[in-house]
Parts: sequence; structure tokens; C-alpha cells
Amino acid sequence: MSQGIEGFFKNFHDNINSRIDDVTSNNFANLESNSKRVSYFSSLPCVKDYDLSNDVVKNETGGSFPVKKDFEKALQLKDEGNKAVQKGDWAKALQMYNQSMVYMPQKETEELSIIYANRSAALNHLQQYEDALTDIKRSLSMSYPRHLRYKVYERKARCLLVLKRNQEAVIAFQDTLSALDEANNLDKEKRMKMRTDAKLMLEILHKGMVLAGNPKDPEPLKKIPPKPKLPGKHSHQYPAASEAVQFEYCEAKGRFATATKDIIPGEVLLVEKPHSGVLLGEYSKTHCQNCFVKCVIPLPCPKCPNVIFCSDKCLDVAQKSYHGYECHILPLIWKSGCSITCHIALRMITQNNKEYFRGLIKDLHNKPTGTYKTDDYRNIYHLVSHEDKRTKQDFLHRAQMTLFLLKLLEISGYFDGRPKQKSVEIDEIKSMAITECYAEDVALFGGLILKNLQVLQFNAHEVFELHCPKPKVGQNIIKHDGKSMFLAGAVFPTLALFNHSCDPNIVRYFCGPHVVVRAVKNIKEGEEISENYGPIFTTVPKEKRKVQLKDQYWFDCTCIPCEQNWPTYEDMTENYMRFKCDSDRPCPNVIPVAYDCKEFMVQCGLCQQYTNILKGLKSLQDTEMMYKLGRVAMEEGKYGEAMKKFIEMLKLYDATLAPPYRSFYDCVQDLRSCMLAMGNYSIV
Ligand SMILES: C[S@@+](CC[C@H](N)C(=O)[O-])C[C@H]1O[C@@H](n2cnc3c(N)ncnc32)[C@H](O)[C@@H]1O
Repeated sequence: MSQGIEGFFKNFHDNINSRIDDVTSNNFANLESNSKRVSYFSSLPCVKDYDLSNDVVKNETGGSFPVKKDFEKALQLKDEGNKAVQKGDWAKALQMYNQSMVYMPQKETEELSIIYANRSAALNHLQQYEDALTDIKRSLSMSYPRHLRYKVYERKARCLLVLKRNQEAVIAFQDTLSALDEANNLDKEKRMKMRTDAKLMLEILHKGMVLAGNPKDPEPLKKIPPKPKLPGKHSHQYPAASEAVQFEYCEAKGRFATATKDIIPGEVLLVEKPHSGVLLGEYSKTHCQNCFVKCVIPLPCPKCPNVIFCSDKCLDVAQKSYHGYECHILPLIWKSGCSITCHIALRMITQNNKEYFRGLIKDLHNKPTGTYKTDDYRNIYHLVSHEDKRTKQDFLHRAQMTLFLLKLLEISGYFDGRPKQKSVEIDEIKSMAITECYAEDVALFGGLILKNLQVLQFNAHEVFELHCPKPKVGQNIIKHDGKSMFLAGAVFPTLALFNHSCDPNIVRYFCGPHVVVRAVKNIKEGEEISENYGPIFTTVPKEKRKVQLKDQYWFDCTCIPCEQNWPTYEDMTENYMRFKCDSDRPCPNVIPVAYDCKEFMVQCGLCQQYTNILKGLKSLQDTEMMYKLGRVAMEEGKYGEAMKKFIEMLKLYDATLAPPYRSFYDCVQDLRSCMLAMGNYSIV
């Protein structure tokens, strides 16, 4: 449950394990509910007396502790930014202003407004005009000194000119002229020059606009890829899924998705926001805490120096729910070395208030019926957790993590419904005992967190983004370099209902925090729609796949590639083609046909009917050319165009040949790359 980094949680775990005797351990094993397990564990004297502060202080990984806003540090970073400006190192200046802002206390509004204005100058020089405009707006909405405002208005006007937003530029030049009246410290000559320049620009703009018939300003560039919409109607019971998807149940496989109609490659099958999602600690200063997109111009949390946001909207959402409580405990979570799933288990609590869970608890053991909503905690609670198959050691380990998370909840002010306003001090973790008056909370939230940890083991997903080279001004085409980065962990309640196949027929990618699922193959009505949990048959041999799936997800894979022993991509032989039997019965058989076969009607060994392979070969004639065109479009970053070609090819392949064969998987792989490129990206 720890992340692999040596955080202090491992010490706690090792020490407690060594202090638990056999009697205690057997008593624990006899407990029958998660709530009882945590209550019992938290009442043990060796746990209550445990002093975590020693472990925290001694531990050097995961950043420093405690962490607070720091005015002096903020000024020093701002100063470094200003020095970088003097040297013309705008990238460094941007970096320094970003950091300075994070440490600047909220009450220093004038200082903050100056950093925003300075950062807008750096962004302007880096040709990030849209971002410069956003910072100018923020700076002007704060206490930016009136006698300096002429500078930012003029900068605003110049940025708008580059973006060809001439109507807005006119207003900004007019504002520059008004602001110059208040520029008391500016010497007369400079003021005159700026006035003349602004007036000249206004004249030129007016003439140009009249000549062009006063065209509308262009739309600003989109920073986040647009979220695809579900085609047609959504499923009545599972609104995140399209009506082409339904969920069935069987004893051996639990719930799984099937197609209610024929589905074609590219079709969007699911768009879902996470029930809970958590950004990895290492991206907390580069990506938005709330929606995971990369922030060129971060908005810091007003209260802590731990996280940033991409917009006021994300800041507001986070502040009013989970971040209000997590603000000051984040450094402890990161320093503990706990895995991202442990943090999600906590977030599933902090994002709702205590009353929400109190309202649910009586009925929680009954599976909810009716519409399956993403934000309904009950749907997560009833995801697969394999509770009946767990060992005593497994529960004990998770109970330790649960207690640590409960302690954090207590410190955060969650049990009182009042978020902590100050940073955590070391004295607050000198004992792991939770105050007596919260005994009921320990039972309730301890039980829920222990359950969350079990559910997340099988149902959490990685959120990733692709790296892209910088797009040119005015171009909305982006090209990715194929590298994907694991950014965050999240649980998507509907996506979690899809079972695994080593030959999946869907691909998933992310738009902001939303997951998008699209078909990559033709899926026939009634056929299972399956995703992939990691090992794919084209690259991982069967034995290895089976072991991995059994270890991680606790099931024996019986997908077609596993049952029919399909070769990996490397081992696929290309000396014959696998024709589908096209008798009208229909027949499921595959007819192997050598490339040098002279016949054009071949007989099926199963149904004895004849298949016309010449017809099939003719339809495949164009696929090579289509593939080349698709690849060229992909190279140019025209993913939509490339996708069309690959989809067309897959339709042709599917009508004639049966997998596995290389050209089919080449095409599937490229289609998958195109779809991924439509998701989250980070400009590098
Ligand atoms: C993410 S859940 C999938 C949905 C789950 N079947 C349910 O009922 O909610 C993962 C769990 O589903 C089961 N599972 C997934 N793929 C399977 C497969 N191909 N065959 C059998 N069981 C599978 C395993 O129990 C696994 O731990």
C-alpha cells in the first residue's frame, strides 16, 4: 500500500506488526465487519501510544514538514524572477513567478497583483498571449497599483493585436490612455511617447476595421481538448454510457458490458467523470489539483503552498469540498509514502460531508436500484472488493493504513465539520490515539475507508496525458510524441463495470478528468465489450498474462486469446490468411488460405459451404493505400482524418478476415494512438 518510496508509513507498519501478539491477531481475525476491525485495531494500546512524530521527523523523502505560506520566501522568488527578466530569461522568470505566487500569503494582495502582472510580461515574451491576458485580468482585478496600470493595459492591447482580437485591442488602447493620466511616476517624455503610440495604434485599428467591414474577433484557442459527446441517446440506467451499452451479470464473471446493437470502430461508448480522483504528489505544482490539466499559469491555493489550480472554477470546487479539509494534511500524506489508492480512499470521504455518509449508512448494505449515478457513493461501495477471499494479514495491513487516514481526518477538522485553518504541527501526531468523543466516527469512517481500500484495489484507473510539441499561434493542430505520463488515479463507477480481455475492443483516454471510451473494433450486438487491465496478448505471452491477472485482479482469464493460445505479435506468421467462412448459416469457422492458393472458392471444414476468397481479396485491395494515407495524416497531427482511414480499413478487414494477423493489429494500434491524441496533452 506504500508507493515504493520509503515514506514514514512503512516504519509505523513494521513497528506495529512487531508489537501485535498472536492472541490479538486471532481476535482481529474473528471480527466480521470492516467497522469492527478498525475500532478494535484503534483501541489497541500499542497503536494508541504510537508516536508518529519520530518517524515523520526522521524521514527525508516526500518533501519537508511542516509546510506553510512564507512571505520572505515568496519575495525572494519574485526577486529571482525579476533578475531573470533583466537577463531576458523569460522561461526562468515564469518559473520563479509561479513559485513565488504559491508561497505568497493570501492577505498580500498588492504583492500578488504585482507578481501576476510581472508574470504576464514573461508570458507575453514567451508568445503565450492568451495566458498573458488571463494574468493581466487577474492582476487588474486585485490591488495592482493605479499609477502602474498603464503598463498592463498597453501589454494587454499588444497581446490582443497579435491574436487579431482587434475590437478588444481598441478598448485596451483606450484604457491605456486613461491609465496614463494616473501614471504619476512616469517622466513626461515617456508619457507623451506612450500617448502618441497608443493614439496612432487606435487610428490604424479604426481604419483597418472599417476597411475589413468590422469583422468579429476570433475565438480564443481551446486549451483543453473538447470532451466528446455520446452519439444518440445515453443508457437509461447508466447515463455515463451510450444506449449501445448494457450490463449483464453471471456468477463466474460478475457484471460485464455487452453491446445492445452493432457498434463500429471509433464510436464513443462512455464519457464519465470520476467519482473521486487524486493527482500524484509530484505533479502538484505543475498540474491542476482538481482537473489534472497542465497549468502554464497556475492559480495557487490561497491557504497552503501545496497545490495549484488551472482556474477559479477548479479552485472553488476543490476548496468547497475535499481541499478545504486536505489543504494542510497533504504534506503528511505525501511524506507517508502511501500509494495513490490510499489517497483516493481518503478523498472519497473528504469530498462529501459527514452528514452525507450518516444519511447513507443505514441502507448501505443494500445495492441501490434505479439510475446508476457517478457521484453516488453507494455505487462505489458495491463494486467488487473480494472481501470474502481476504486474509487476516491483508485486513491488518489495510487497518493500519485506515487508522493513519482516520488520524488525518481528525487533524483536518473533518469530524467537526470545520476545516483546519492552520498548518499541522508535529505535536499533533505524537499519539495515534483518536479522541474518545470521535469513537462513533472511527467506527463509521474507519469501516468506509477500509472498504474503499479494498474496492480501489480492483477498480481504480490510472489517468494519463500525452506529451505534445508546442502548437503555433493560431493553429489548433497538435502532434504528440507518443510518450504518456501517469498523472493521477481515479475511480469511475461505470467504467469499473467493464471486464478484462487480453484482446480488448475499446480504448480509453482522458479529457480533463473525464474518461472517454471508444470502440476500436466492430462489436456485434450481444458481444461482450471488454477493456484491458494491463497485459495485452500481442505483447505479453499467455502464461505471464495469466499470472499477472490472477495476482492483481484475482481471476483466471478465459478470453479468446488465452483459450485459443493466440500468438504474440512477434510470433504471428504471415504465410497464410485467416478467411471468415461466409456461408449464410452463419458459421463461426476460420478458413486458413495460403497466399499462393490458386483456388478462388474454398470449402469450410465445419459447414462444408464454399467461401469466395476472390471477392474478399478484392475488397482488401485498397487497404494498403488507405493505411499509407492514414499514417501520413497522423504524422501531420491530423488525427481526425487519420482515424477515418483506419476505421474504413478495419471495416474491410472485419468483413473478410478473422484475427489475429499483424496488419489488423497495426491498424488497431494506430487508431488507438489517434484517439489518445484527442485526450489530455501537455505542451512541452
Ligand atoms: C473492475 S471489476 C469488473 C467488474 C466486475 N465484474 C463487477 O462485477 O463489478 C474487476 C473484477 O471483475 C472480475 N473480472 C474482470 N474481468 C474478468 C474476466 N475476464 N473473467 C472473469 N472475471 C473477471 C474479477 O473479479 C475482477 O477482480
